[in-house]
Amino acid sequence: MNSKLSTTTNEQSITTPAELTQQLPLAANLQAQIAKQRLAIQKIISGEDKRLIVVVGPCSTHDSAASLDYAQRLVKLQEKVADKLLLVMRVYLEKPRTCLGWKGMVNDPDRDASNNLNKGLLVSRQLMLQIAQLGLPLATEALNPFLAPYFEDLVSWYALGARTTESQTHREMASQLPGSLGFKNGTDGGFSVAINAIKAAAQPQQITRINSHGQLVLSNSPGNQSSHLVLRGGNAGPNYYPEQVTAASQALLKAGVNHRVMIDASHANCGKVAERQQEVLESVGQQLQANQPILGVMLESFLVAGQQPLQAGEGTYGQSMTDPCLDWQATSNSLIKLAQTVKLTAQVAEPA
Ligand SMILES: O=C[C@H](O)[C@H](O)COP(=O)(O)O
Ligand SMILES: C=C(OP(=O)(O)O)C(=O)O
Repeated sequence: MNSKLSTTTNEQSITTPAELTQQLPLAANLQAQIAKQRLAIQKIISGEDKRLIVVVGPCSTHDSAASLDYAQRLVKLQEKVADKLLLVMRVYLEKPRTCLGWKGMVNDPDRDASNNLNKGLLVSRQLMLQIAQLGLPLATEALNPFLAPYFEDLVSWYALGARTTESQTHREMASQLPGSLGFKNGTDGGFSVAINAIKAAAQPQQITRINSHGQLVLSNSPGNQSSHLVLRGGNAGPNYYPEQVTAASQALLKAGVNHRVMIDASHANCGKVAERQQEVLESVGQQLQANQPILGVMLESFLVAGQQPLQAGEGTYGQSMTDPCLDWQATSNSLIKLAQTVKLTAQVAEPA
């Protein structure tokens, strides 16, 4: 073993958020659209709007053409279910890894470990702009606080992931993100970390962050109060069953935060068997009929079912290179069915 500590070498300069947004600006009409979409999501989270939020799309984004193809289908589906569901497309540019692995399109757009971050930032922002132009609201996982400023004018809903919900750095970042926040339970299944995160992110605080010119600054965050828990299952198995939803909701209520939850049909709730997401949605539909406190669902879905190995080449068009996904037809069928279970006039029962 080399006993010497290594030193950092080979530094590269990265385009700043200001430079990238100057190159790929957000038009005024899209700014207005995104402001409206953020408000619509906030109203569902607060219960003012009785529709369901559906965060849906590929586990990770790797191919802009296939993502746009998917987005176009989502736009048509949104028209069919507009009175019951608000579809928000997963545009996940970064992947958190359990240990190590491909870290997503923004970090390694060519998927060959060349880690061309400047190219990743460019193609990622280009793709987000194109999807926004189709009229869809965007969801992403806020993972690397240094990268959030490159996309924060575009995102309407953020996930804080199972591997980072407990992190103070991420809670600080969340307190100044402009979209609504979904905090996942931890990978061990425990949701107290997410409850603490919801409370922490809601508070204005002094944080260190990178500004639009790439400088490290100390700033005051406003606090973000539009947030909720996402139940994604854990090491011991799923946590979407009615008694588990009730228990989580009671704990949230006791903590004085939003007691309604989003159910992630994927991850440990489907045991990474993508087709089982349909069973989770069936259960959500039944729970909605029984007035369970559910505000939304998350689904990992792409054009083609399953997953393929990560590769630098094109691979199978429209198939995930990370977690397995539900195919388009099954996604569309399940969401149309789910829409029929949403009760727009339901008084959501508060847990006893
Ligand atoms: O959603 C994707 C994965 O579940 C997450 O990035 C963890 O992946 P890994 O366990 O393969 O590293
Ligand atoms: C990584 C993800 O989820 P989780 O944090 O629940 O593992 C994801 O949704 O891509």
